[in-house]
Amino acid sequence: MASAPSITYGHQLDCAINAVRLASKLCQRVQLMLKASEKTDKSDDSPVTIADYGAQALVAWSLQKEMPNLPFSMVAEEDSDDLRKSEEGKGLAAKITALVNETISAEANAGPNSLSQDDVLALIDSGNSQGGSEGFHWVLDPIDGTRGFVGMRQYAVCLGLLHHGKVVVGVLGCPNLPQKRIEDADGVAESASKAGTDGVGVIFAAERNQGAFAGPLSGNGRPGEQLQLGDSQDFSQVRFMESYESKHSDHDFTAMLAAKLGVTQSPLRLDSQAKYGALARGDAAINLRFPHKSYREKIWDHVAGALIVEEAGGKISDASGAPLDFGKGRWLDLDRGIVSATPTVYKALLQAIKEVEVQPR
Ligand SMILES: Nc1ncnc2c1ncn2[C@@H]1O[C@H](COP(=O)(O)O)[C@@H](OP(=O)(O)O)[C@H]1O
Ligand SMILES: [Mg+2]
Repeated sequence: MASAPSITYGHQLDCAINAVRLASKLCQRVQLMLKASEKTDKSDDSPVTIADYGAQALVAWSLQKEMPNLPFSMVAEEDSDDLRKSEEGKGLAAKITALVNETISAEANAGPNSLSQDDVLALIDSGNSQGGSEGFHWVLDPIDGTRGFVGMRQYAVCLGLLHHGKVVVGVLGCPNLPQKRIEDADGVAESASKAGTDGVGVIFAAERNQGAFAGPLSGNGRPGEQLQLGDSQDFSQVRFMESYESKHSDHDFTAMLAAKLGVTQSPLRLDSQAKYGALARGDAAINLRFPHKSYREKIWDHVAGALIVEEAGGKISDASGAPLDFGKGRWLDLDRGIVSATPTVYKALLQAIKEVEVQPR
């Protein structure tokens, strides 16, 4: 008896790559303006807000344009409520609309002013799906690492596709990440300052059972370098990654865990899911995320990166080893934190977590 053909998601992968590239262009435009501006007021979050909403609108526009006949469901971080309420919000909405139209006309061969303000607000709100374990749902974080965006560090446009609760496509656009493997924290900081130049800007893309790939963000089509993780067991050579922001992950706890494992190198601290891409291409062997107790993780912060790690041969789970269940809606239920690593290191990591957790924190 012939076996049923396995489903592939190649078309959705191509559409996701195009959408992420387009939204990344918008983010880069805003970051270049931010860099060039005289204003040094770091407390002014409006540039990142504009880029965040604009990127969400563009991803929704691009996906629906390329797949007009498929039902569209998207779980995304932003909604337009704040852009409709106040005069300030409406002013931002006008700026977002202008930016979206400029990006479309510069990058996607469409006429200027092709979208009205109402169109853009509706596109933003098309990300209001609750997701779930049935059918197809796109999952988007338009700018993951908003603090990194403002601080001219790392950020990522993160788009995944769920089918019956499983991630089947994952794409990360990382405009400030060096295309060469990261040697040290200084190197990665320097690359962020050279965004938009040769050698900076990476796209990661994966389709379930078809591998994970990386390539220049500025290119066209699918990225070409297949990622296959090595599996060193020599912990003196192993480096771990974690959030740049200590509010997002407990740096004291991860330091304790690293010491337990015999890791001697200092951690690489990066914003956003760029960490998952960096893990998949071998820049570090471990990515640790232990949020403080009351925090509930959102699926858009992990969906795309999780598939890229797995398709490169890595492991990802919560701190007890349970798989991440992305089919339960907009949030993740977790035991303590999220760990990802190369396979052998991952086993040792879960064991070390068991051992350190019995001691008082
Ligand atoms: N107190 C907290 N603990 C853990 N994660 C948090 C947090 N506050 C915000 N976050 C999440 O951490 C993400 C950034 O992760 P990282 O530290 O790896 O860069 C944020 O994504 P956004 O920047 O999209 O809001 C946000 O969803
Ligand atoms: Mg995020």
